Amino acid sequence: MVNMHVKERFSDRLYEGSKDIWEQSHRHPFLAELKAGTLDPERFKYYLMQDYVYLIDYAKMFAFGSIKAGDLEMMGKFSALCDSTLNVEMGLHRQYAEKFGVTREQLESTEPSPTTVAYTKYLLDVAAQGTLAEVTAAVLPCMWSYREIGVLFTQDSAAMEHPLYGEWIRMYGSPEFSELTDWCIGVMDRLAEGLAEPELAKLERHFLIASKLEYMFWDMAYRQEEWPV
Ligand SMILES: Cc1ncc(C[n+]2csc(CCO)c2C)c(N)n1
Repeated sequence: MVNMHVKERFSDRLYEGSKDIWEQSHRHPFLAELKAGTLDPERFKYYLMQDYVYLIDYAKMFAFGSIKAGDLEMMGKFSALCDSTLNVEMGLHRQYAEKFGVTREQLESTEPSPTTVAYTKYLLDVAAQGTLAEVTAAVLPCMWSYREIGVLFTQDSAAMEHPLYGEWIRMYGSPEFSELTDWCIGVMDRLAEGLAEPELAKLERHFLIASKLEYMFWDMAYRQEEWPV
């Protein structure tokens, strides 16, 4: 018999290492209630406002990816991701904010909560100091975990048609968004090829920390976290 050795992709290793944390996010009351359509709109509004300021820094993260890209295709894709964050994703947040009576100025001047600061500053530190592989490992949980949520939630037609949360669910469950995520996973695998174990472990650490911060972001929104002093 031919020895069929199936090579494990680095992204499989990343996924395995963070699966538990992602599952805990899916079970978190914020997401469970969002899916059931029972989430208090005030909690969602808080999430949108924090997410808006989060996404400003997140878009910068893609801009750093573009700067660090080794070829024009990669450079173009990271700029496309930056554009889609600023215009598609943040565009939906602006629409939602209007429904909640929140102006664009209010959105942009939202004071980041402790958890938002922790997440965005962690990302930007990786962006400033890390390699392109590190930038990719740090941004990947954000895209990939939202794709999982989108795909999971769009299987529930009531959730997808919900008057308040349906649009949010349809965006993250869309094929376009899924393609972007697949592209990012592919980039991670390509960039990890040939790297020595200590480098791979460093990438895995970024992925794990970003996954934990994703969990913390849901929890922060549910609690409507404030600065203690
Ligand atoms: C805390 C937080 N984490 C992840 C996302 C999702 N997200 C951010 S950028 C991007 C890719 C292209 O826009 C995606 C899917 C979010 N909105 N907020």
